[in-house]
Amino acid sequence: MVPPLALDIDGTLTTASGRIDARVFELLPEWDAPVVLATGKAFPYPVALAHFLGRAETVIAENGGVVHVDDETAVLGDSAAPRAVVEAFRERGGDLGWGGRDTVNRWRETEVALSLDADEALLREVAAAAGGDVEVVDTGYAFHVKSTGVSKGRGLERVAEALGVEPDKFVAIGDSENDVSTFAVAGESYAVANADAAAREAADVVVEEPYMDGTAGVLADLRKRTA
Ligand SMILES: O=C(O)COP(=O)(O)O
Ligand SMILES: [Mg+2]
Repeated sequence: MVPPLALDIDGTLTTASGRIDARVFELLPEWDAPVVLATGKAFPYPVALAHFLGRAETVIAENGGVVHVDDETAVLGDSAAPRAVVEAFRERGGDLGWGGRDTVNRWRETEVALSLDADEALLREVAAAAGGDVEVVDTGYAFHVKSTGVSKGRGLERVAEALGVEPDKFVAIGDSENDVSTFAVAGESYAVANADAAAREAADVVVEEPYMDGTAGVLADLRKRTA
């Protein structure tokens, strides 16, 4: 039997230019164990991906702020504190950096995401002033202002319990600091070659290939191992 998977999306299932790699649609529909999509993106994104993969909508969105498994959605964490930080950031002249088309936050329930073009120093200053309940996470795709109480890893514990699977049975693959908590919960963890320093440090293995090349290689090895 292949192991259950906890997969990051951006940087892990994508190409260098940010598209979903076509191999995702070959490899994941047939994976004969649970596949959890664990992302910093808002809830509709992984739901749509799971839907179009023909898989159960087992997803961790907003870095653990929203967890959906077995037809139940849990909205976790405190959205008020992240929103207050972003409000203060705006009052000091900060801009989220998405221009007029803020679909990034349109459906976001527990945190706020800012473009990498946003003023990071100001954002971190305002977040630090708000105290310890809020943190800024840099995924390499966006800055996320989130509650410290939620993480992809806690989300994975919740999903594992709902599925009746031990968390350490999962194999996790990811590329950035928002995957570190997943790596700590999963029994085996891989960072793709494009991963940031935090993910590389936390992973059991850093693979040589980047993006979906790296992920496809891990999946092939897992299949071979269990063949
Ligand atoms: O939304 C982001 O910033 C990154 O998303 P990811 O967690 O799927 O890599
Ligand atoms: Mg990622």
